[in-house]
Amino acid sequence: MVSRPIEEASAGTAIRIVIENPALGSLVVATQVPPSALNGSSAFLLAHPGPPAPAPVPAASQVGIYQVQWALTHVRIARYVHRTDRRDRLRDQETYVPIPDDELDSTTGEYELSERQALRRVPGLSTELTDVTEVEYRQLRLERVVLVGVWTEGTQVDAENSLTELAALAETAGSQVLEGLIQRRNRPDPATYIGRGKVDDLGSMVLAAGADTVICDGELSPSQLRNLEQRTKVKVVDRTALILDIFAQHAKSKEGRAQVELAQLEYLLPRLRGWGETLSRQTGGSGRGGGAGGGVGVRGPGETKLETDRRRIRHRIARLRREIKAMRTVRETKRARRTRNAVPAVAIAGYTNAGKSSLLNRLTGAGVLVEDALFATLDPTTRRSTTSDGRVYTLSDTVGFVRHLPHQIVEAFRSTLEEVAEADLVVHVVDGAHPDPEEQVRAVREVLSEVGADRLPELLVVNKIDAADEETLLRLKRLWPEAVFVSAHRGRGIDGLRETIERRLPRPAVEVRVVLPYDRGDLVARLHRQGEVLSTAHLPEGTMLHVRVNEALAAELAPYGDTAQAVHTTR
Ligand SMILES: Nc1nc2c(ncn2[C@@H]2O[C@H](COP(=O)(O)OP(=O)(O)OP(=O)(O)O)[C@@H](O)[C@H]2O)c(=O)[nH]1
Ligand SMILES: [Mg+2]
Repeated sequence: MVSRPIEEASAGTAIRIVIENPALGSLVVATQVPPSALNGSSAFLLAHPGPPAPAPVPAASQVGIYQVQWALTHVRIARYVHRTDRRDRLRDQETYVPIPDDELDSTTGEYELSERQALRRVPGLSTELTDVTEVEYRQLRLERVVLVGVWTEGTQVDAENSLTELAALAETAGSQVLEGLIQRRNRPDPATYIGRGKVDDLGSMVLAAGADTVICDGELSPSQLRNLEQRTKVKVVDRTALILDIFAQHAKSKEGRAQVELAQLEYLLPRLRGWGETLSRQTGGSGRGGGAGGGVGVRGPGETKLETDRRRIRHRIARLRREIKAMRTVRETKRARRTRNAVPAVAIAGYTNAGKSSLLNRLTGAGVLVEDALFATLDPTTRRSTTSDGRVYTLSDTVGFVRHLPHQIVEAFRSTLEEVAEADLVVHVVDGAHPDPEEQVRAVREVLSEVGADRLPELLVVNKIDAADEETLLRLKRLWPEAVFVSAHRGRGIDGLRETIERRLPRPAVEVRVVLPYDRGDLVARLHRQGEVLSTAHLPEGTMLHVRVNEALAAELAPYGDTAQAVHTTR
């Protein structure tokens, strides 16, 4: 087979089309030139080897005749390849299916039939997906990436911080960042995110850097992603997909994994694009215009398959929701027990990488994973701690927040995040060494309010004071006079923090004076654990205690004292 411009082809010339989509791999279609493709069309025919299909691609048999027609007349992805070396490489490929010209019946009357017969299944390129998730997650194997941001508001420093964070996210996901590009615009271009004219610059940058992926600093529409992929010829992902990918890599517990999968599927569903979708929709368009495509052709097997995939994903989403709900019940039971025992709960929340886990380790010796990576912690860890006077309370580490946390994540992790909302005190950790701690605080409070945790008492803790510069610290002290300044690394300020937490813990509601006989040592111990002991004295008949306790405990103590005198106070 020879590659030549389509103008030189006559109807029935055997051709092989390789349609490439960087996201999906390449698709090889063997066919013959339909007459419609020759009517003044300036499209070029391509024969482009492409990479050895990285992901399963649709089988040629799934591509209907009209779709091939469309490919011939509209192929912009096509490039005429005339370099012999390329052709040779093509020939060496296993997937190469040469179709000798004489094998085809070129009688025009038989055209459609023979064309249909000429659609061959290409060995080794089957796409019968065994599990839709395999392909569709497209486990982002990001390696060499170029970052792109559109700067719409704020200062240049803000824009740069944002891209720096994107770089940190990309590195956490395991990729190597080669270049970053920011474009100043009033708003992202609806078709290509960055300005249309800039796409070519981006393309050259990608080529020059040898990148295989472009990551955009925002959430892009499916068509923006597709347009960029087609023009840059590399995989294009957005910030949301990147964060989802990190979550997927880091989730350990069953619940965490289920939540991440749910978030990924929610993200994926509207973006599901198969060849079926792209091609059949496009055919539909040309069908209306020229009457070429009929209903049957438009609804090719590709589209049906896409529908099947969608249905399967919807089912899976429903199942995950049920599972997550069940797991949540278990956690709720535990929490209910804590509430019954009136154990105050402290939630450590904050921006990702602020040092929440380090702080939990410092405060309780918990031994939680600390990593200089974003979203190191996804599964909440709860540890017991005691106040200096022996009262028990819990401290929980939580998933970190980030600016524009994808809403799919917030939704999926709602049950985990809501646990924060159930806390009695939120210890909000801020990274004092970050270029913009105020912005971090703002972003965290935004997520907290989304899960209804913004009304809780909050204790701001500025961490990493060992690494922060004096000027920033002074500014933050002025801004947040109530905040506690610490270094989880060096242990500086930790005792002060512990005291402040104790002071801010809810105080049991009822104040009572009781005299407990000496054989009720157990009750005395419990009062120390669960109540707040204000004073004790040893009388001949027993231990006299002046304590604050919760209602339940106060009821138990009724026989030992005059609870009629109990003073109810609010927290
Ligand atoms: N210089 C300095 N670095 C710190 C301090 N506390 C934590 N770090 C570092 O900050 C990074 C993040 O710490 P983590 O405790 O994992 O932070 P995290 O908030 O739990 O992060 P995620 O779980 O990823 O959201 C690690 O590299 C820590 O070593 C500190 O007081 N000073
Ligand atoms: Mg952590």
